[in-house]
Amino acid sequence: MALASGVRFPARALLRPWSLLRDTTLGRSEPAAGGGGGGDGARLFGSQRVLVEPDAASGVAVMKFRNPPVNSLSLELLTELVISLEKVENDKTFRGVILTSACPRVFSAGLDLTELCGRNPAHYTEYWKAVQELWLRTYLSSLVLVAAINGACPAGGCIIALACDCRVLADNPKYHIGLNETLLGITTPFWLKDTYVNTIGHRASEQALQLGSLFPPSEALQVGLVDQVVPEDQVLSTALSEMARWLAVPDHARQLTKTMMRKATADRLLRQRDADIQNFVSFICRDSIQKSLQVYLEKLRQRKG
Ligand SMILES: CCC/C=C/C(=O)SCCNC(=O)CCNC(=O)[C@H](O)C(C)(C)COP(=O)([O-])OP(=O)([O-])OC[C@H]1O[C@@H](n2cnc3c(N)ncnc32)[C@H](O)[C@@H]1OP(=O)([O-])[O-]
Repeated sequence: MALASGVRFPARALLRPWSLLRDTTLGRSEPAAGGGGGGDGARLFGSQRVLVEPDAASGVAVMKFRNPPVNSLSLELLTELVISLEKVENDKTFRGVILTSACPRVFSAGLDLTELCGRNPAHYTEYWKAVQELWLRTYLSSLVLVAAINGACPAGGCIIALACDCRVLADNPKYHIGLNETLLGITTPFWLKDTYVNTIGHRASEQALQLGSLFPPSEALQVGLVDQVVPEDQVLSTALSEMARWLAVPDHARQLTKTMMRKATADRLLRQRDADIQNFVSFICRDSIQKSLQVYLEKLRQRKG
């Protein structure tokens, strides 16, 4: 399937992309988890790893990642996220999406390191295309996207949050956010660097990217990486209030303005997607990089418990 941004998607998702979704009809299926009342807001659809709670009345869908234990961005999760976003985007009932986690304490642990270690170039190519696709799909979305960050948000988690229009982070000192790639011995691609610069400025990005800084909530707010820090139990309600503020603006004017602000950054990647993939694949295939990633993954495993 060639998606809006021109990328071909993994063959296994392409055969029947909608088969990844349990219920492709809005407003059908099971009742909402947590009981939140009747009406359209209580209907769910989604896929194995992405739960979507649409509220047709308000035009907002809450999209929850559920890839336990830490919502690492496996190829499957990336694919399901893109498909779910596309589905909501194509349904004119919706004007906004809140992205959040269904896994306790973690928004997303970022790229799935098992996808980056010990695989072959064809796999890395497919995987990186999916990473690019998710970023393009979120960054260029005509919907209002609000990140309700209810857990740790390193690396790829931060990438998703950065692509949103607004970020609300839970006030828990353990919930760090940032691009820590250098600590794994890898580098951030130029288009994510650009997004960082667009969000927190050049000097702060230069420092944070080189140091692989992960910011606790108060510092993330101070540097402008998030827009609000609120008590954990208020993350979703605050995200909904933020959403209402953004949706109060006429869509066409807001969308044109968003495009005007983001197009140059996205175009830089769109112009050189293949080169970016080749770059990534040759980088990740290096013995030294594979070794660093394996050491990092092993440390993560040992840290456990
Ligand atoms: C190229 C440039 C762009 C982007 C790059 C990236 O995103 S690179 C990504 C950079 N990301 C990071 O640097 C974040 C690394 N992760 C963390 O810092 C922490 O896991 C946490 C703070 C997210 C959650 O803490 P917590 O105490 O709640 O959880 P826990 O730590 O006990 O882990 C539970 C299980 O999950 C496993 N696992 C964890 N992460 C990953 C992963 N990304 N992948 C795969 N697996 C992962 C972990 O090994 C363990 O597995 P086990 O032993 O059960 O088989």
